[in-house]
Amino acid sequence: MQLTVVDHPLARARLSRMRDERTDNAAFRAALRELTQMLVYEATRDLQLAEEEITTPVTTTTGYRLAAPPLIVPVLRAGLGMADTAHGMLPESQMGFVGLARNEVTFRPEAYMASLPESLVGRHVFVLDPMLATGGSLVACCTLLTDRGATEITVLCALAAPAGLQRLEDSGLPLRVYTASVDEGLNDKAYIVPGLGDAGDRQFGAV
Ligand SMILES: O=P(O)(O)OC[C@H]1O[C@H](OP(=O)(O)OP(=O)(O)O)[C@H](O)[C@@H]1O
Ligand SMILES: O=c1cc[nH]c(=O)[nH]1
Ligand SMILES: [Mg+2]
Repeated sequence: MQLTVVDHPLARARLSRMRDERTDNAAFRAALRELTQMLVYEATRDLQLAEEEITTPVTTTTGYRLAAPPLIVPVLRAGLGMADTAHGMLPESQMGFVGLARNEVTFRPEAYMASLPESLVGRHVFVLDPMLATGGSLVACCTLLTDRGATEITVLCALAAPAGLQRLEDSGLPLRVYTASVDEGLNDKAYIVPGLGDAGDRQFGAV
C-alpha cells in the first residue's frame, strides 16, 4: 500500500481549523473543501493523459485531457463534504455512493446503501472519507469496490490513525492512501487522537 502524507503548509492550516473545537459547522465544511482540493491535486499527479490537437487563437498545438477520469465514491455521511470539490476538479468523472455508519459500541461499520456501477473492471476509483480510524469502514467500502472488479483504488482522507493504516495494509486491497496527517492513535471510543471529533457531526450536526 502506498501512503502519501500531504503536509503542505496550506493543508496543515486547513486541518488545524478543522481540529479546533471552536470552528462551527460552516467553517468546518469550508476548510474540508479547501483541504480536499489539495488532496485531489496531489492524488491526481500521475493520472494518464491523452493527447489531442487543439487550435488556439494563434495556432494549433498539442492539448491534453484525462485518458480515463476516475470514478469518485464518497462514503456517506462525512465523505459528502469532499464530493463536490473532487467532482469540480474531475468534472468528467462519474460518481458512486456508499453509505456506512460505524456502530459506536462494536465500532464495526454497518452498510446502509451502495449505489455503484455494476462492473468496476478497469476503473480507477477515488474513495473520499475524511476519517480513517480503525479502518473498518474503508476496508468495507473498498471490498465492495474490489468485489465489482476494481483493481486500483485511491483513498483520500483528512486524518488517518496508525491502526487504520495497518488494517488497510493487512487487507491486501490494491490501495493508495493520501492523507493530510497520520495522528497519534485512537481513544477508548475509537476516535482519532488528537483528531477532530466526529467528521459527520462537525459538518452536518449531531444525529
Ligand atoms: O475507520 P473507522 O473506525 O471505521 O471510522 C471511520 C468512519 O467513521 C466516520 O463515519 P461514521 O460512522 O461516524 O458515519 P457518519 O459519516 O455518518 O458520521 C468516518 O466518516 C468514517 O466513515
Ligand atoms: O475520530 C473519528 C473516528 C471515526 N469517525 C469520526 O468521525 N471521527
Ligand atoms: Mg460520524
